Amino acid sequence: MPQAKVFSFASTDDVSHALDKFLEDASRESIARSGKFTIAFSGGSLPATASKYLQHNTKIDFTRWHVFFADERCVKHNDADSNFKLVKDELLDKLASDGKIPANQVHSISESLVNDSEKAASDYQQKIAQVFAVIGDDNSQSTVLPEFDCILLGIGPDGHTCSLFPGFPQLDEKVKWVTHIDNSPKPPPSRITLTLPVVNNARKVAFVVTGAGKRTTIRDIVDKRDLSLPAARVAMSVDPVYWFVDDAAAQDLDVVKPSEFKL
Ligand SMILES: O=C1O[C@H](COP(=O)(O)O)[C@@H](O)[C@H](O)[C@H]1O
Repeated sequence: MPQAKVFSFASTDDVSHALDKFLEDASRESIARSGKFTIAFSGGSLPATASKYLQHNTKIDFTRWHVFFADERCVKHNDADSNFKLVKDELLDKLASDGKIPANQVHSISESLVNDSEKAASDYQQKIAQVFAVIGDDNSQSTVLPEFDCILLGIGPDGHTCSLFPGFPQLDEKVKWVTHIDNSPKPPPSRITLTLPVVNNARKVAFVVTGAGKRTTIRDIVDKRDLSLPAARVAMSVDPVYWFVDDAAAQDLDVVKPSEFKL
């Protein structure tokens, strides 16, 4: 299993720069290969960090992007807790009008189902299936485990990632691509989340974490590989798992310094 690759930068601003370059390369590569770029965003602090330079990047063909959410809170789209709202406010609405991501390529939770997280999760799985459907020679349609081009993840101080929390059964889900939780230890309680089989099947996964508050957690994930921490269970078979962190968060870790930043 490839090791984690930790890129550490002096400031959050430098993290945003590096992430912009990472996404530009990943997007170009995927569009050349398949005509589209499928990306899942997490919520929390990540969208603002990711968007800072990305929103101005004119080398990226955003019209080919399909945006999903690594996890989502079961709330309406305009709720302050909505990860969709966060990504919309931080990125989607800020893109130049001639380079916007078409609305039908932004795959958000169905608002009509936010009071039933289980239904919302299976509905979201269907939405993913429609984009990743494989069309056979005989025009038949089948779906295999989706392979996102890129999934951007955050972590909580408890080591959670997506809405996969330590000690919760969602962590062991092997069949569903999207599952639900109604007793999240972090509010709001009802959420839907990608499962580990989907996260670990992505072409690229990048964690984006800044601040000294998560330093010990990162060390326990990256160095100690403490598998009780959900983020430590993210592991790719070919690529390393990338970490874009600031120096405050990376203290004590074996990191790739900015001068050696190469993907
Ligand atoms: O609840 C959530 O928390 C995590 C971490 O958020 P952060 O604000 O500490 O960066 C986030 O990755 C996840 O998407 C979100 O729903």
